Amino acid sequence: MSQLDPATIMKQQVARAAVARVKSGTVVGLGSGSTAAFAIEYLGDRLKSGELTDIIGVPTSFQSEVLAKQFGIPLATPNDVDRIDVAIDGADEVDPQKNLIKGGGAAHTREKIVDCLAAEFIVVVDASKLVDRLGTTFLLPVEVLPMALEPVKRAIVALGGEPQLRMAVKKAGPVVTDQGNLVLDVKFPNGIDDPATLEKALNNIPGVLENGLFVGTTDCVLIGEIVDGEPQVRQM
Ligand SMILES: O=C(CO)[C@H](O)[C@H](O)COP(=O)(O)O
Repeated sequence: MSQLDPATIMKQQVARAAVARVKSGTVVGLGSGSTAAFAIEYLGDRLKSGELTDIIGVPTSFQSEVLAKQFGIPLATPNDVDRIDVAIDGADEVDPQKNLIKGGGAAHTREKIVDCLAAEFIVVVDASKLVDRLGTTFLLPVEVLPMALEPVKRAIVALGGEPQLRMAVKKAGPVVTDQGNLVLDVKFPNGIDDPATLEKALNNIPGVLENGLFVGTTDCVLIGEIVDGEPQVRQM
């Protein structure tokens, strides 16, 4: 009997299913977060065993870069490659249209660059991430340049949001992103009505670098769940 908790088992199953779709000779976007971390590990395993050859990984964060190096995946930046064939990444919320909230790991800016460049963007989640309406279980992350923090907060309030500065754990002060910026986690009291309009409106505020709404970018969602005590993966 496995010692792992069901959430970890689901993450592993879904990461394995996504990595099974990767083909030799491709450029792979490497997502961030705990589910994507399993995908990076399994991609490294397939490379090491010789089952896959000629893979280049494009990391979406310092976390995924470190993991990819640890698991022997050759790396490049978006500037080094002429295409990304497939990206595998997690999400914090997924709606029925496959729109996402991402940025629980404060990596959404680089994630959006890499995931949007990919010819195929595969999202890997467990069933707890599925929602009818975005913004109902998770606050929307917005990356902000530090010198614009207060004006950006006021502009977000004018859009109906309630921003709070993300604070670090095991470090005094706020979370600082891989780009040296801050993160506002924004509550929309009734959830998000129109993700496409809000995504653009937030990014139009001077001082906002990127927000965690991913609208119309997902090709496929792989969902890990436990059915009758058995871990399963289904596709949306
Ligand atoms: O967007 C992300 C990081 O910025 C992650 O993909 C998202 O937070 C999901 O993480 P996990 O798989 O650990 O639940």
